[in-house]
Parts: sequence; structure tokens; C-alpha cells
Amino acid sequence: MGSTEPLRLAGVGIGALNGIDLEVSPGEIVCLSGASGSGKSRLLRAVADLEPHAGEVWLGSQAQSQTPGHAWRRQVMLVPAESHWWAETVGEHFEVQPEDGALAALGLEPEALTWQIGRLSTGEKQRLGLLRAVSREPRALLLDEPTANLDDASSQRVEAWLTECIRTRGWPTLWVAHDQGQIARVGRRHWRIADGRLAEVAHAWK
Ligand SMILES: Nc1ncnc2c1ncn2[C@@H]1O[C@H](COP(=O)(O)OP(=O)(O)OP(=O)(O)O)[C@@H](O)[C@H]1O
Repeated sequence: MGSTEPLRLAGVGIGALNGIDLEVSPGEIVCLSGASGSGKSRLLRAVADLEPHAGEVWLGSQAQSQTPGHAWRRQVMLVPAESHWWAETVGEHFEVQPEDGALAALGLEPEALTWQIGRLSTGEKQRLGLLRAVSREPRALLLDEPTANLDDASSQRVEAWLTECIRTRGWPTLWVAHDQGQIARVGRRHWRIADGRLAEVAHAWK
């Protein structure tokens, strides 16, 4: 299922952040950066309806405040920096099998879905957490440092796979990143949180 609907934050406020207005078009990646503790993760949690907040979030004409939390999060999917696993094997966490080639694109072995959770490295957990989220075919993505635990080569492989998924499905995406190189590669727009404000950063590459 693709999406042709924008994600729109209207007057969102959480913690020290207030009055955030931001529209992300279908298939667009907006990067968010800011110092540690500036509120990036909390902002994503507000957009995912995981924390009480001021203002409204819209997915097309659908309002977050009028949608049950679980139904909202099924569509506006948050992938936290640290993924959660509850069953014994990787495959048990997948409602839908990942599409052909996805494991290889992420640098994972074909039998990774049969692996025990206990054996997963931090980076394997991160890549499998992303694959699980994408396999559920949401309508918007919220990515919290999706390559934080990966080496440069894996990071660029994951970036390439994610950007292709986002482009072909048309998901509006908020992507928290620290690395300027990554921000330049994936984001058409970049917003930075500083002093409790979200401000757009102008870059030379645009
Ligand atoms: N439920 C909460 N209630 C009150 N304060 C919170 C809550 N959750 C987080 N905070 C605080 O809000 C601030 C922002 O936290 P957040 O996790 O969004 O930071 P961040 O920008 O994602 O940082 P990092 O880059 O280190 O992950 C921090 O000072 C944190 O301690």
C-alpha cells in the first residue's frame, strides 16, 4: 500500500518545543537534527501519538486526535533507535514476509528470519527493526537515527534501501540524523532543533 498523503504537524508542542508547523510531502524525507536532549525523539513520539502533546498531526485529512492510538501508529510508524523484540525468533515478529531481495539489500543473510533474538548484534537488530516496520506497509515513517549502530558501509546500504522504499511507496518521512553527510544524501529539507525552536537549515547542496 502506498501513500499520496502529506504528514502535517500543526502547532505541535511537547517539552520545550512549541508551535511546530511542518508539512512533509508524500515520498519526501525531512531530516531532523539537534543536540542530545534537544527533543528529537520526543517530537517523533508525539507525532506517533505515544506522548501527550499540544497541537494536531494530520495524515492527509485524517486527524491524529480523532484516530485510536494503535490505528494511528499502524499508519504513522515510528522506528525507535532501539528496537523491541518479544518473541523467540526474528520471523515471529513479521506479520508479512519481507519482499524478495530486502534481506540482501540490508546485508543480512537469507536465513536471518530463523535466527534467535538472543544472538542478534546491535546492528542486526537495527536493520531487522527497519525491515519489520517497512514490511508492515505503513503510510508515513518516523525514523529515529536509523543507522546509529552501523558501520559506514552498512549505513550507506541501509540508507539506499530506505530511500528507495520511501520514494517508491510515497511515504512522508521524518528522519532524525546527526551525520551531515547522511543528511545531505537523504534529505531534501533539514530542520534543526536549537534553543527550543525548530528552524530550517539552508544548505549549499540545494
Ligand atoms: N516523558 C518525559 N517527560 C519529561 N521529560 C522527558 C520525557 N521524555 C524525555 N524527556 C526529556 O526531554 C528531553 C528531550 O529528550 P529526547 O529523548 O527527545 O532527546 P533527543 O533530542 O532525542 O536526544 P538524543 O540525541 O540524546 O537521543 C530530555 O531532556 C529528556 O530527558
